[in-house]
Amino acid sequence: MSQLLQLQAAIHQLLKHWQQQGLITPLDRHFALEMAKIQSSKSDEFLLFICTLLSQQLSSQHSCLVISGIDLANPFCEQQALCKLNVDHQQLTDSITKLDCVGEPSENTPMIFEHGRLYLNKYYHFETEVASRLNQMANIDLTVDTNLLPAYLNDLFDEAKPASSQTINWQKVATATALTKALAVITGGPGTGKTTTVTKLLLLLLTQSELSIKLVAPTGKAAARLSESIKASKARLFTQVSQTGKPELLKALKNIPEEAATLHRLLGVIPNSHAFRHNKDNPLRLDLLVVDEASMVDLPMMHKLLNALPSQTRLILLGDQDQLASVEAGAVLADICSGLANTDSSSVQPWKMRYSAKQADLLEQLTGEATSEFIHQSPMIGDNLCMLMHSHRFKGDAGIGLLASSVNYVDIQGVRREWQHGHQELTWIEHQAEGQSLPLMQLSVAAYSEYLQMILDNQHVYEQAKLLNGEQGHELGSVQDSDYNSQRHQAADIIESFNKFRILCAMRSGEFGVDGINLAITNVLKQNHWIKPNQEFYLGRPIIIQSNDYNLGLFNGDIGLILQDEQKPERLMAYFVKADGSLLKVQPARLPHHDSCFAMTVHKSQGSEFEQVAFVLPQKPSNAQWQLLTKELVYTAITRAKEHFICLGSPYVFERACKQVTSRASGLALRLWGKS
Ligand SMILES: Nc1ncnc2c1ncn2[C@@H]1O[C@H](COP(=O)(O)OP(=O)(O)OP(=O)(O)O)[C@@H](O)[C@H]1O
Repeated sequence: MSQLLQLQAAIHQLLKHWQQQGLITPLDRHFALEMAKIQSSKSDEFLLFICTLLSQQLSSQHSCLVISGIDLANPFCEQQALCKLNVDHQQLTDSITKLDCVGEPSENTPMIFEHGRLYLNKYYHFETEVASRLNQMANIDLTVDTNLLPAYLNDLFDEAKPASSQTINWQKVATATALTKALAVITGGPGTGKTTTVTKLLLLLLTQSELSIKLVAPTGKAAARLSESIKASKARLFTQVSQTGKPELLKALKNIPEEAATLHRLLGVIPNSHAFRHNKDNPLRLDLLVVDEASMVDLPMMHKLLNALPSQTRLILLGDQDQLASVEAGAVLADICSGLANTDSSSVQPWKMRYSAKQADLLEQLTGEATSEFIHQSPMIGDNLCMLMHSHRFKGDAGIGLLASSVNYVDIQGVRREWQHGHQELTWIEHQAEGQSLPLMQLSVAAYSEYLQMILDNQHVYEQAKLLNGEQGHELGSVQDSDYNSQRHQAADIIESFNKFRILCAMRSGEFGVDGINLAITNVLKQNHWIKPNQEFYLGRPIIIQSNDYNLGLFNGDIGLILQDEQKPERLMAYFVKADGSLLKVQPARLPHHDSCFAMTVHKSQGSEFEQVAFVLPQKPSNAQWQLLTKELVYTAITRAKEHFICLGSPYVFERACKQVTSRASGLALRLWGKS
């Protein structure tokens, strides 16, 4: 088989070289070597090559290796190709399928080949089982009362109908969709009303029957936001529902659950195991599950979740399909939505709903909205989807919304227009020729000074209380009983203040990556006497947790602050606000793997929002960094900002990133939508 490949050195040497170059990970190399052992042909160059390439794809969050996508002249995208293939894609496919460790779907081989894609056996089963469960749930029609529901839907939605009522009220249609189907997927950008819609949906369902409902999100932060949004949405609905004079609606409104949990908590974590307590053999007990921020759910997690759902459970997925996909393999939400891509190039709408005639008719009966123009001959799972496209958060000429939408539609002229327009909400900072950006540092010091001032205030109050107690001859510990408690800022308030602003970096390493910016901000804050970073855990240090510690209840991505202990102010503790709003206090020495968090990656910021965001692009991206600078990354960074978006970069890097649209190799879209 070796004649298939043209190698400039021995394959084992090349594997080492690619790993040193950062083109493959140690795991990719290890995987290939282990596979070769199974095949008991340690020296088979082709096997090592194909296994390394497949593993590299999985490390890059693809679910499989698409054979037709391999660059035969330079499969590892080297600057100078040390490895080439001497065959065309068909011959390559034939060679792959002849390998002993590659089999057909029915075979129990380490790798599976199907439809031009090579999978690791495990991922093949994740993908096919997720597709099959989603398809099965999508086909479950629920009985609805077409006499009763239209009036309720009018009660809840007609007030919110846009003034130009020519436009379809998609929130109303989305609610009707979820009333009629066991699986409903409601997607849309920030502020398009996903939570408002789902709250109204739950309200209507609870008027019909009692249901066990659970709300979840992939991270603690996202779960806390979902909980807050549902509470706010219920409060807004209260007046509207009261005015209907229908007590059953008011009663149902009160019964809508407000607490959201993380997916891990719902499924029941087993310490030191990838398995969960709830699975196929021990399914969850619930009637309806709402999953927010579904774009963050990766393929293995979606597999575990669907496995743990009882057959009759309703599932509602909420999310923004345009955001960065999950940190691990797969882009499940984007694949689910992919069939709605508008193929009509004359249309400005990137998406178009796709209904069966039967579903369009039912939706029209329930909502009075003209959905028949979206009838499609092969709707596939289109009957279960609804996309909300109008943002109620970023109205009219709001810069953040306009910039986000230009980026999302890869409208580079639009991107330039919004930056040049002079929107108050947008600030551009050009990279200086050398060194850290002074304007970014000044701006960050100003933004972080609010929470740091609260910490200094607390220290002052404590010193005063100590003095007073000293004068009165009390023990130091008795400051707890003095005015100290009423005068100091609460830890939760300080954390809330810290969370108003965040620096989001496109990269992890380098001068303009998370590491470099954290260091620079720490130095500047120290010079300005806001912090004294002379010990590891200093007062005011923000911490981001980098691994899960189930015993402590701290999870990857949790963010907290080092503060004076509220009970014993003479010592420092790490404080975190959990998904349910409760405060968690941990001894710093016990913290799992963590970093400072004045700056964090855009990836880690998913599911969070901040009043102000400063987005930092690298100055001169390396080849490897360019791969990570994508439209989805920029869009996600912009949409984390509620009031002010600042970008440090160069127009060239910003625009080139916007033009790089991510696509993750997967067969899920094909399994859900067939050939469109
Ligand atoms: N139909 C509507 N008319 C007017 N305002 C609306 C409408 N729907 C939602 N809003 C308002 O828009 C804001 C965002 O709504 P909501 O939180 O439901 O959106 P979302 O898509 O869940 O947002 P996020 O992306 O933050 O999760 C809220 O203030 C809400 O009151």
